[in-house]
Amino acid sequence: MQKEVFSDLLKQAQHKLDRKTKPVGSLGKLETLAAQLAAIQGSLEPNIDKKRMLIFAASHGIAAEGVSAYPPEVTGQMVLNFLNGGAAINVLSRHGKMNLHVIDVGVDVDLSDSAKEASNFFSRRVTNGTKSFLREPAMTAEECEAALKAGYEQVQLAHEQQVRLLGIGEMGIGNTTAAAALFSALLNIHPEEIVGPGTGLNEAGVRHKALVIQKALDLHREKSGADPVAWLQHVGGLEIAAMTGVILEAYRLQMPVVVDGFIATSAAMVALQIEPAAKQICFFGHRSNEKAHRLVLEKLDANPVLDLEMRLGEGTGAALAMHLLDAAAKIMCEMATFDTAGVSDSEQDANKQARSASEKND
Ligand SMILES: O=C(O)c1ccc[n+]([C@@H]2O[C@H](COP(=O)([O-])O)[C@@H](O)[C@H]2O)c1
Ligand SMILES: Cc1cc2nc[nH]c2cc1C
Repeated sequence: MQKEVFSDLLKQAQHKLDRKTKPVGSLGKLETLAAQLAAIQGSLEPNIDKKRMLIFAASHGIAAEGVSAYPPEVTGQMVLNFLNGGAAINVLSRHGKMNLHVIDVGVDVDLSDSAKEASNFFSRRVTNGTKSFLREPAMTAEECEAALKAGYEQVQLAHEQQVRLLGIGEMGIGNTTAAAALFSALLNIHPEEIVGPGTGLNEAGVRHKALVIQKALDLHREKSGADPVAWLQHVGGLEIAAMTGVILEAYRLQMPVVVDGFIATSAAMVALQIEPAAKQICFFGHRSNEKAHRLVLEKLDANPVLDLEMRLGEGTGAALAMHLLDAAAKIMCEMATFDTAGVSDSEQDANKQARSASEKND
């Protein structure tokens, strides 16, 4: 949406909020969230009744370089856990009354036929995981494009099905290394400042991870330059590309998206470097405990909804933030105004008194 149109909608929404029975601004961030939802939907009665969480899963060649505390097989095992309903995101999605789509964009394992038959599973495997970007590009340009398309497709489907709010999360052992490489390359920050323990590396492991990223950036710098899509292809991940696709397509279709933690934020950063105005439709669900998430959120000028010291991924932070978005939408739609409730608006009264006093003096 044009910048001026969006900021005009924000103003109209804030005006409506200012007429509600509360001191101006007293609902704090909840008001900011409500106004953003209203502006995205172009309605002063935002509706996010139907919500969906999208979990993109993929394997990472870089996981073979000793950059994660867990073995690569966990990626496929967790996909099965998602399909059996036992993971944290299953619990939080049920609790938040949203449905959950699990999209395999590149998991390096043969999933059973019964798993693939689950109605919320989407087999969109581009390739069996990325290559190790310490040695070669993570993806070909075609693979990267196909993964972006898997993201577009989910947004189109959600749009057709009248889903009003999307969350994006991921599963992929090794993907904090891919995300950190992207942040380092595209925000121009030294890998040592960006790397963290991920699933739980010790100090030596974190130092090794930074070194791996430094070497990889040196290898891919010449080909990638300052091009976000080229970096995505060279050091990113299939699920990161798919989440980038979600944000770009959701911007085109004006659908709000709640971004999860460190890895989902790297996808948001790539999308925003491609299309800065896509920030209009992004909510940053939480600040993850992965060390540099604070720094990158600041660099993106993104104000996260929550900080619960979580660092799980899978969309868990986004799912929890959706409760507050629900609350924000309800404030916008259901709360009485000073006029309808017959409550005196002290600021207005004070202004009126000031005006009549100055008129008397004239
Ligand atoms: O979302 C986060 O902030 C986050 C922070 C650390 C780890 N994770 C999850 O852990 C996995 C990646 O960690 P790692 O150590 O294997 O790179 C991946 O499946 C993510 O969902 C997620
Ligand atoms: C068990 C486990 C669950 C996860 N969920 C998201 N990333 C994960 C990483 C591990 C290791």
